[in-house]
Amino acid sequence: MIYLASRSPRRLELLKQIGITEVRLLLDEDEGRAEELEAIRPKESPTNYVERVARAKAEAAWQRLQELQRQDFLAQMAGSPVAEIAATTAPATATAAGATSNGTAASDSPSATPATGASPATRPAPGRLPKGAAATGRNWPAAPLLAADTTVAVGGRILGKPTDEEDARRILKLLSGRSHRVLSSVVVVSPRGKVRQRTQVSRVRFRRLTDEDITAYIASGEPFGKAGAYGIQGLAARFVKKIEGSYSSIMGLPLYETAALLKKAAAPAASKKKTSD
Ligand SMILES: Cc1cn([C@H]2C[C@H](O)[C@@H](COP(=O)(O)OP(=O)(O)OP(=O)(O)O)O2)c(=O)[nH]c1=O
Repeated sequence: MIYLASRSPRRLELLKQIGITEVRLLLDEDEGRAEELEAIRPKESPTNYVERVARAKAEAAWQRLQELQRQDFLAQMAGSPVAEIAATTAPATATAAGATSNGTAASDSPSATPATGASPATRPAPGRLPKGAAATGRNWPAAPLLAADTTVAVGGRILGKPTDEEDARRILKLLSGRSHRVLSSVVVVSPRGKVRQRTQVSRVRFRRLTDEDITAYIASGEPFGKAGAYGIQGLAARFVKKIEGSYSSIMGLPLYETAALLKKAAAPAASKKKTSD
């Protein structure tokens, strides 16, 4: 079982493709917050952008999960002395580490710190759970959490989701007859709070698009909600002359990297010693 911090139906579909069918969605009800964190910062490179956003999605979701698990645990322990101790324990903060990458390079850092042993600023202060007691209840079991972000770039220019038809037209004109990059960054937080991230970069070449192509494509509605205003898995396949990289990554989730990260996050305690998780 994994927690998925994503509204993207493509990501859910892609996870199923690699046999991950037990998926629990962990969504932020405040969509405005997502928009805020997806805003491009001045001088931010496409790689920095996609990695920052993926990490921010994962960290926000992990904090929500921690709180849900804590509440769940308290509800189950209601009335017991354990509940009193746990009630004074602040939720921990996921620690992002080793969160850099380029191309398909892995960015796992063996020095990453589990959230439960975090820095003084994030360490649960007044109380600790008794040894052996997991701060999770039946309803929110311990499981890896996954978040991702996909963006399209032409040179250093980041092309996000189109805001309206005019924006979609502008983006598609930019992509017409040239190559662009699609960057997908995936973040997996282990049940103990260790953050691992990988970023995959693909190159896509579009044929030259006529005004009619663009108008018809926009009318199909497909550009909306997608980075770069297109979906390779849909009608835009007609525009794609060549890809170098990973098809699943262009669609929104690099499956090779995702499978590797999930394997690490689920590694049993014995092998965890070697990887410091
Ligand atoms: C380039 C490309 C992007 N996309 C999609 C994948 C992503 O869903 C979307 C990029 O937006 P994201 O912000 O990465 O994801 P999202 O907003 O859809 O979902 P969430 O933030 O909740 O995880 O673009 C395609 O479906 N096909 C494509 O060919």
